[in-house]
Amino acid sequence: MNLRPLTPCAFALFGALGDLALRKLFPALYQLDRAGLLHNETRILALSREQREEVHPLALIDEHVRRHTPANELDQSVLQRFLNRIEYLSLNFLNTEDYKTILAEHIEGQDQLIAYFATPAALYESICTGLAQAGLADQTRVVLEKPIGHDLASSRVVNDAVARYFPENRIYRIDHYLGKETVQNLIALRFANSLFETQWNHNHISHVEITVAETVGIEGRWGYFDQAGQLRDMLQNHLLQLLCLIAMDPPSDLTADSIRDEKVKVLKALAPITPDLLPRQVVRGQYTAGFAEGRSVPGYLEEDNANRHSNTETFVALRTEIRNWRWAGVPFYLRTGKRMAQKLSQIVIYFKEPPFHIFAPEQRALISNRLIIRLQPHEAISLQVMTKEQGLDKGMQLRSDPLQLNFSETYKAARTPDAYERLLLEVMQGNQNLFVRKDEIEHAWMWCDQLIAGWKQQGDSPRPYPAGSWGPVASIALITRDGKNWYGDL
Ligand SMILES: NC(=O)C1=CN([C@@H]2O[C@H](COP(=O)(O)OP(=O)(O)OC[C@H]3O[C@@H](n4cnc5c(N)ncnc54)[C@H](OP(=O)(O)O)[C@@H]3O)[C@@H](O)[C@H]2O)C=CC1
Ligand SMILES: O=C1O[C@H](COP(=O)(O)O)[C@@H](O)[C@H](O)[C@H]1O
Repeated sequence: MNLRPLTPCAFALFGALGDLALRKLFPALYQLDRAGLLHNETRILALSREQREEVHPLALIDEHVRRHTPANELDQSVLQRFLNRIEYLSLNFLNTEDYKTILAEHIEGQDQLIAYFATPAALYESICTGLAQAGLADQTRVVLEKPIGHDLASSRVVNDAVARYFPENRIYRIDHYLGKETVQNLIALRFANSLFETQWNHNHISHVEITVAETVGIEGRWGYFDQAGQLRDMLQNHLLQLLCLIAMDPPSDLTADSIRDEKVKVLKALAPITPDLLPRQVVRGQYTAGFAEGRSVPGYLEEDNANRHSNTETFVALRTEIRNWRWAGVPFYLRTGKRMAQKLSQIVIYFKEPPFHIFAPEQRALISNRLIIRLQPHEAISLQVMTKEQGLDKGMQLRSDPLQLNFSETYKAARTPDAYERLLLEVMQGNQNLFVRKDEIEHAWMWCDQLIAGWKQQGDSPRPYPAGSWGPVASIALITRDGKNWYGDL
């Protein structure tokens, strides 16, 4: 593994007893410890509002690490070593004057502080102020969770507040999709294989499809989700990041800014979807009661604490284009939804048909190569190629066969690290490649804001779709109108 030597740090986790910290961050830190990637002197400061009487915070962290770690990866001695690193501190993040007394003394002697904000973004400014007042800002890298704001204006408020204390090269904005192994693989696939790169443009590619389908609903997060909706929760960040990695030009090197510069160019070139284009190019949906993973589930409006009249979308599908030399005229179809038929994150690149047909007319509909990149689950890359049916009776009868690379088969012995493990490691190493720069966030919001404004202007209501389906029928029409189908839905 290509890892820099470990350096010790103090890792301050703000919001340490929240859902994200307990379910994802502590288990990820445990895995880094198990892999020998935490320096002996690295300390973890678990910060939360109050001392809970019922369960000691360390017992809670212990319980969650055990619950979210596969049994064969639980090593009692590592777990004990990991827990020994953790110190729980009770702090109200809004009381900025308390940081000096409560936090500063626990960081003494450490050159490097990593401050992870696993809290609502409304608290980021207070936390930054508190760190600065305690004299800790100069030695700190800050990690910001999504969402950063709910539109361009509010994201600027958050980003500007953080920027008052920290330079951009010490701000790590999380998009956990960038930490997924298969998402990082997009860079290798595209730029380490000249085979693909020479074909990667409008001359050879007919269209691109990006699907991120979830089977989960809103998992008790009504308060957050109903204010956000699927466009803000998933498309503004994860899907647009995938689109950027697929569509960007080759960066001149692998440094964070070279990669981010190329991603920003894609975001800037996204064709605006103005209100007049909304009816043809965008479909919003909201799930009704149905089935998910073999059990019956309530509709969005019947979820706990639901407002029965909510217009928030749990599904969005859209067609867009990238206005540049490489992608002129190539449609990109994006869709994402909750409570869909299957958990599936997948990118499909459709190559054009050969320029001249020598095969029988009835065979021609078959002829087009597809590159299918399955991000999760069952990570795989498959290139559909045309072959001849075997047999004397077959003549020149064509069929489509996969050249398949199945990652779980290929790397049988290796475990796939969770995205947060990779991202935490990168922060500790001071590498910003897998984090989102301020201007990326802003261009993504700018593009999404006009969609949201258009919906508002037109009083658009989401279309119902039953839980366990592939979304509203209109999302199928969105792509069939162009003579295409969503891959694998039929
Ligand atoms: N949960 C998830 O799966 C995901 C979360 N995120 C983002 O991560 C962040 C955290 O989310 P999540 O863990 O779900 O949220 P939670 O509400 O579960 O956790 C937030 C934590 O912050 C604490 N907190 C809030 N206000 C204060 C304060 N003034 N002083 C001290 N502690 C405070 C809360 O304490 P208390 O319980 O006492 O209020 C709680 O422990 C959010 O920005 C979210 O958008 C992003 C992607 C996925
Ligand atoms: O950021 C988020 O992502 C999850 C989906 O993540 P995945 O790694 O399970 O694909 C989504 O459920 C959640 O609503 C959203 O906030």
